[in-house]
Amino acid sequence: GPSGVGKGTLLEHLMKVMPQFTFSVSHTTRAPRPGEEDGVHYNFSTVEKVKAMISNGEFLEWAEVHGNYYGTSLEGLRGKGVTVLDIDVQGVKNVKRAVAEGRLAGANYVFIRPVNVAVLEERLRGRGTETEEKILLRVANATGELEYGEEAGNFDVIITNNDLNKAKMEIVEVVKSLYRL
Ligand SMILES: Nc1ncnc2c1ncn2[C@@H]1O[C@H](COP(=O)(O)OP(=O)(O)OP(=O)(O)O)[C@@H](O)[C@H]1O
Repeated sequence: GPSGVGKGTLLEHLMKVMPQFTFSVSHTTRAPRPGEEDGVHYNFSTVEKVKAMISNGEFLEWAEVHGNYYGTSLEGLRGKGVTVLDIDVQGVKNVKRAVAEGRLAGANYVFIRPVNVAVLEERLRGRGTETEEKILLRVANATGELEYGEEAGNFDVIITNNDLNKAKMEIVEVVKSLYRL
């Protein structure tokens, strides 16, 4: 889902409830936000290093989003069983390509949507981690992402993150049903 919709919040909850799954720690070139730990929330890296990893084919998927690079390294997934990726629409398209090309066995796709774009903007402001310019860029990108996410057939499941507790319960139920747990 788009930036600010609550992916990080919902996935933190999911990982607590489903300890048998592994959270895939992405590489990123963006600066850590307060409270974010290297190797836990992200592998914080430099543009130079990430570009080198891209040329070496080390990523399952990577994307340049809002001026920063994000990527899932193949090495980070190896031998981990079911891994959970916190990725945006570009990332999803790239994972789908990897599955189509046989570089990944398969994946389930869950889209998190807000009630509307105004709510996203409110949450990004409330989070207090983004400059005004970055908030506006994220909100501008959200419209296209919502169109793709809500189009029939693009995702296995769509969850609306309005009431947070309801959305938390929903994501757990969805995952349980997708993996027959
Ligand atoms: N249902 C909700 N109701 C109100 N606030 C929420 C809800 N879900 C998340 N938030 C808040 O909205 C903000 C954005 O959530 P979060 O950081 O999880 O989004 P994200 O999708 O991971 O964003 P990004 O892709 O930029 O990392 C946070 O401050 C979070 O506490």
